[in-house]
Formats: sequence, structure tokens, C-alpha cells
Amino acid sequence: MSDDNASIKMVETENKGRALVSCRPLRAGEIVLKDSPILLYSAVPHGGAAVANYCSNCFRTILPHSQTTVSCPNCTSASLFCTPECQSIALSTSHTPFVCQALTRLHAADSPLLHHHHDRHLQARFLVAAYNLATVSPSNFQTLLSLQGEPFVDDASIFLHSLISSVCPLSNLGQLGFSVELTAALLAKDKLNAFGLMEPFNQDKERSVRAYGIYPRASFFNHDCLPNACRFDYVDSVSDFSNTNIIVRVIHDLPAGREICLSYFPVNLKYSERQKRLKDDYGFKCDCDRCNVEANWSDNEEEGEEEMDGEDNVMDEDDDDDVGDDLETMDNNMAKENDDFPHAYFFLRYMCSRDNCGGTLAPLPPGDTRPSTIMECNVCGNLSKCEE
Ligand SMILES: C[S@@+](CC[C@H](N)C(=O)[O-])C[C@H]1O[C@@H](n2cnc3c(N)ncnc32)[C@H](O)[C@@H]1O
Repeated sequence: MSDDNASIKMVETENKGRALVSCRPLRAGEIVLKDSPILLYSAVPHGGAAVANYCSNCFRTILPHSQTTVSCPNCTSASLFCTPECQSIALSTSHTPFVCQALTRLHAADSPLLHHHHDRHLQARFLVAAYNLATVSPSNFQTLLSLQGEPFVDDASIFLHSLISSVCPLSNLGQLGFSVELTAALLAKDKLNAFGLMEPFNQDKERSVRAYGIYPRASFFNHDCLPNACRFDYVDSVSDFSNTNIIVRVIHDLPAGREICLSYFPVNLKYSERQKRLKDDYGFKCDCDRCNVEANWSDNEEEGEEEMDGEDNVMDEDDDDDVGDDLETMDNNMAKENDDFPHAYFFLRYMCSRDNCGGTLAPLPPGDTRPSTIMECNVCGNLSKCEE
């Protein structure tokens, strides 16, 4: 399961399904997983100003006046690639003639999708990418189908299924067991498992999602409202490693056998908001230690915790919002509830205090003998000295 010295393994649990646990003691900052997406799709609104700014293959920003930019030779869906190499990879993987044709029809002036909400456009793009995956990589398609998420045939899946039937070349779909149940199952996999690759942090602007990805191994991390790991992505990085990989590091030392959990959203959401999102988007009631304590807090006590907005269906632990006031109010609550609330330390040590950030801090990977004393924020990227 792990790339790195067998640091984690998958286990079945009684009440959370599959989970990832540590195989050995882990040191603060250790990388426990690097995962590559089996599927990526753009989250940028069609025709939006930003549409031409990303490579449709690697999702890196295309710099203005770049000399290497090329477009898709076959379609009119405004797909650009940062280099001919990216174009060439995409034409045989994520941007095949099947995808060209489907995206062109989805965005046509008479598309049935035209007056639908952006979320519906995203679901349609995901389905095009998923049905394309079935033909370019049947094994990755099976991996996608093996992820958590049961089909639920409702009006939305019926509409999307009929839309896909009308925009995708039927000869391809016929071989896949194409049905409304399969479409509904795929939508459920996306809802429960997609990770958002976010735009770079900007203190003055709400942070949006650039692309969504399905990461088959990272999908086994369960949620905890006080996570012991967090994920980093570096989508605009130009270094050698794949820029769309996600990297998961543990936040503090952990013993062997401990479940490793992420938070599926920023940790400073208040109790009722966390419970609502987990129920609505992921279908479970959280009974982590933090929730068990905060369930007894009065509404007034919760008020200071920031309502945070963001995409509603993915693991966007890096949604942005104010946190300065939250930290103060949480401190007050925690001072009052000191005996009940063993986690005050988490907020002081592992939450980014930068305005409008809301990120989680993890140490940089440790050296051979010593832990790192530098903390990295997984939202704004800020590096800070760890305060003892
Ligand atoms: C991304 S998947 C995580 C892996 C999943 N357990 C599996 O078996 O594939 C998200 C789903 O895991 C389950 N889950 C995650 N965290 C949980 C928690 N704290 N308590 C109960 N169920 C949880 C929920 O069913 C949720 O929809």
C-alpha cells in the first residue's frame, strides 16, 4: 500500500469500512503516501476567463506568451496543452477523440446542459472522463468501481445518463455495460472519493478548485475532525515529480497500528456544520473524540467557529476562510472545557494562523535522526518555525 518503507496498510474496520493504519511507529512529518490520479477533470467553468490558463493534461498554469502552448487539433472545446508532449500524452489518454466529441457536444449552444448549475456540468465532465477511462484503461476503471459509493438512481443521475447517451459515441459505450445504474454508481464514487486540486492561496479571494481527481489509494483515508495527517499538492510545481500527485504526511508522531485520518474539510468548521457535511456529502455521522466533546457545547459556544463555505462534495480540506477569530473563540471554549477537551493543543500548534487560510500545518519530512522544526501549511504553503 505504501511507497515508503511499508509505513501504512489497509485494514477493514467494523464501522468505517476500509481504513489505513500505520505499520510501524511514524515520525512527525513522515510521508505516508504519494498517490497519482487515475482520472482528472477540470473544475473551471466552461467559457470562464480562466479557461485557457491551464494545461488540459497536467493542469499546470499556462504562462502568458508561452511559446510551447498547443491546442487540441480535433475539437472545439478550447482545450490547450502547455507543451506538445502534454498534448501527445492527452490524445491517447484523457483527451481521446471520444472525449473531444463528448466535450464539444456538452458545450454546444444547444446542449441540454446549458442552463444547468455548474455542479451538473462538473458531474457531466466526470462521467465523460470515467467512461473514457473504461476504454483507455479498463483496470483503472475497475479500480474506480471498487471505491466506496453505492448507486442511487435519482432525477439527476437519470438526466446525466441520458445526456451522456446523447453526447458520447454509442459504439464505445455499448461495450461497457452502459446503464443508468452504472452512471449512478460512478457519480457516487466521484461524490465520496474525489479530491480537489485547489488554486494557489490568495488572501483576498475565495479559493476555488482547479481540477478534481480520483486518487485510488488516498481514497482509503477515513475522516477525523482532528486529523493526524494532512495532504499536500503542488499543482503548479515544475519539479520532476508528477505535479498532480497528492502527498500525505503525518502531523505528529504516531505509534504502530494507529488509524491515519485526514479531515475532509478545514478543521475549523463548527460541530453542526461538520456533521451536516459529513451526513450530506459522505453519508455518515461522525463520532470522533472531538465531536463527542463538542456535541455538548451550547450553540452560543459554537458561534465563534467560522462557517466555512466551499465545494460541497469533495475532500476539500483546504477550503479557505477566516480563522483568526475562530482560534480566539476556540481558545475561550477550550479554556472553559479544559478537562473535557483534550485537543486544545491541536488548534494552537497545527492550525495555520494566517488570515483567511484555515490550513493545517505538518512538519517537513524528518531528517535521519531529527524531526524537522519547520511547519508547512497545506493551504497557503507558508513555512514557519515550529514553536516548542
Ligand atoms: C473516501 S471513503 C474512505 C474509505 C472507505 N472507508 C472505504 O471503505 O473505501 C469515504 C467513506 O468512508 C466512510 N468514512 C470515512 N470516515 C468515516 C468516519 N469517521 N466514520 C464513519 N465512516 C467513515 C464513509 O462511508 C465515507 O463515505
